[in-house]
Amino acid sequence: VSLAACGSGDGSTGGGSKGSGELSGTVTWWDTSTVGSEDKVFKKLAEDFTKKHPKVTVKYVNVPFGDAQNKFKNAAQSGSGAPDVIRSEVAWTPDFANLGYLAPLDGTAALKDQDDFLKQAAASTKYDGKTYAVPQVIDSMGVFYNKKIFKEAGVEVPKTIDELKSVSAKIKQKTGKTGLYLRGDDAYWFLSFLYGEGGDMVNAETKTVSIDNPAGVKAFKTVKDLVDSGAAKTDATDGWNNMQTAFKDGKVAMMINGPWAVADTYAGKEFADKANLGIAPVPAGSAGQGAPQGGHNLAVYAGSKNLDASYAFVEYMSSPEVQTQVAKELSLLPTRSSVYGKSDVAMNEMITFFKPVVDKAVERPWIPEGGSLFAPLVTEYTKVLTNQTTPEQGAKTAGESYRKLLKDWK
Ligand SMILES: C[C@H]1O[C@H](O[C@H]2[C@H](O)[C@@H](O)[C@@H](O[C@H]3[C@H](O)[C@@H](O)[C@@H](O[C@H]4[C@H](O)[C@@H](O)[C@@H](O)O[C@@H]4CO)O[C@@H]3CO)O[C@@H]2CO)[C@H](O)[C@H](O)[C@@H]1N[C@H]1C[C@@H](CO)[C@H](O)[C@@H](O)[C@@H]1O
Repeated sequence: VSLAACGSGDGSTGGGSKGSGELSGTVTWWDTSTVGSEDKVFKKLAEDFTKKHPKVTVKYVNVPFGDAQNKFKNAAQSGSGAPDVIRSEVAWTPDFANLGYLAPLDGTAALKDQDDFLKQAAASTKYDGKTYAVPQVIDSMGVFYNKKIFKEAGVEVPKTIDELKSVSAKIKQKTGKTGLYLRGDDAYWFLSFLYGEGGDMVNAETKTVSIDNPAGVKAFKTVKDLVDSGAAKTDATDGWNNMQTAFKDGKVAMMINGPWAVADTYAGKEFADKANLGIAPVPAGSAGQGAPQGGHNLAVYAGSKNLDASYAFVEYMSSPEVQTQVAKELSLLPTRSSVYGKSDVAMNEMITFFKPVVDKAVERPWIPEGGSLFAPLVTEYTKVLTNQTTPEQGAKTAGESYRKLLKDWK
């Protein structure tokens, strides 16, 4: 019986293993992690896969987060240039799965100890009764603050929007610095204020658009007031760099951000002493408190010529050992419950802070259109923050865009 006849039966041809158990060929992985702080750790881990499977070559390719989703869709659609494995953001996964671009993983070597995955992390990997990815990291948002500035101003961490304003006023008065950097070019930074007013973008249960209801209008008013009152500063463009620079240089006392910002933030002069970085829940609004759930999965391209090695790669990259290493080196949150018990992880202050935050993070609807809700929202969010439209009009326009996108939703 020739080896080919023992093929893994998944129709993989060329380059892949021939079911002889010994994996071989190339696995190209598109990683979207941040260059300069996260990428080197993921690249090293990916290449270490070859230690376990000497005949497999991992081709690590870093693709910027903002480009990867459409780049993958274009490559998958044209049938050329798509990677074997993609780091698929939680909202991209149902989109890719719906388009048929991902290999279902049920019954393959990609899925090991599925019960060990946090339920809320696994949720975004499920679509139409099948599993299309493996959860890699889960995240949410909190208030990062500069303890030195807080001490100098004699203030405590704000728990509510009102306290955020009074604390920022005191920081300004005592130190001349602005309290909060509020990212203005990414609507993800609007969500905790939306949840704080008891609002949300949509209600997927009742198929209702809710961004333009009174809670949505109130949330737009809240963020506008933070900027108009001087409690927060913002930019209409280049928000990530402006936010990180302002906070790392000690120009602002607080920013709202997530675990993916920790490694880069520690590189800032203000946080050479890591103990100077404080972390706290996002402030509560008038009707509640909450931060969004985000994160990334690892998915296998349906057209991969090397499915067996890709399944094994995905399982390895989401294994307890690799997740422990990533948590230790980058303070990113594991998606496996068992990893939180490891001493390296349990001692990490950022992880012990974010785990309960992630446990109660507001889950978003894992529908194909979920990710597409951000582009129309950010247009209005930025315009409200820069006085180019009113909270009422911004909410209304966002709602209209959503109803065009979500046919037959109320
Ligand atoms: C607009 C986008 O809206 C949504 O994205 C939401 C997202 O759904 C939210 O969850 C949230 O993501 C968190 C994320 O969970 C959190 O982990 C972190 O990620 C870190 C990594 O941790 C870090 O390692 C590194 O990678 O860097 C990552 C990023 O920092 O922070 C993210 C928030 O930044 O917020 C996103 C919105 O930003 C859509 O999904 C699209 O992405 C859409 N962009 C498309 C737009 C197309 C043209 O219109 C263009 O042609 C297309 O190519 C673009 O894709």
